[in-house]
Amino acid sequence: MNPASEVVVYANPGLLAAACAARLVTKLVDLQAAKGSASLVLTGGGTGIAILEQLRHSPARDAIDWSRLDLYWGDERFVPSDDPERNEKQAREALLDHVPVDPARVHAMAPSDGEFGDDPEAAAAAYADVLAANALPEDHGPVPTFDVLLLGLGGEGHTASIFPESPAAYETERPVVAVRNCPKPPPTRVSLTFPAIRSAAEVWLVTTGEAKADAVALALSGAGEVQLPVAGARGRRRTLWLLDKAAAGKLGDVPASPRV
Ligand SMILES: O=C1O[C@H](COP(=O)(O)O)[C@@H](O)[C@H](O)[C@H]1O
Repeated sequence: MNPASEVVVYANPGLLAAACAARLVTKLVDLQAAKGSASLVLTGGGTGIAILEQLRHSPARDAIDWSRLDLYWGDERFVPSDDPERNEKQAREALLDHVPVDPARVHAMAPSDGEFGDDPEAAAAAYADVLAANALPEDHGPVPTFDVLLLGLGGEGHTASIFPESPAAYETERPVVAVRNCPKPPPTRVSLTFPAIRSAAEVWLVTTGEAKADAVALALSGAGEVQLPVAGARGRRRTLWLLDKAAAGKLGDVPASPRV
């Protein structure tokens, strides 16, 4: 059985981003001290990128050994590599271009003008191969046990690029799928699925704003994952929700939640 979700509410989006960046530093440094390296799955979206910007400006970021960090993405907008909508491009500009990552350990999903051309199914299959190549025997499957997997969410309940009632929301086998006809632009994407997300040791769901409050409250009160995909996002050891006050606005009193 998965442990219960933990919820932490911050006073505003800036504080949430700064606190999440600080958590990441502590977590990644501890992991590297304990086992040599760490893995982190990045999310797109406003909150996810704000966290990376905070990390870039934090002096503590130098405590992370960036060369011993594997980076993956939870989803990608299937657009050309220089398209500003691309999650990888945004993450590079916010952080990755400013820290000494090992390029061989930055595992981006292919763009629509990359080696697989305009074929998101091929890009998804190739990313599944990347995951399988990085899985260890102790992972017992074709996906690495990601140490931390960051996810955002949409007001309608999507997470990564798993949209409500879409084929990706029903996927139980493949770790990565192409996603077409997304209700939120751009319409074509590549996404991890529930099996891949749930292979993470820790899933951290990060979001801000009143527009997310209904989805947050429904997810935490047991909504179905096909109708509300974010409800299906959980880690093997920990599922941590990091919210600002507005996103937590419909939760009522969350017991034992530190409020900053
Ligand atoms: O399109 C996407 O949106 C979600 C949420 O983004 P936000 O800006 O509303 O916070 C994000 O989690 C996902 O990675 C991204 O591709």
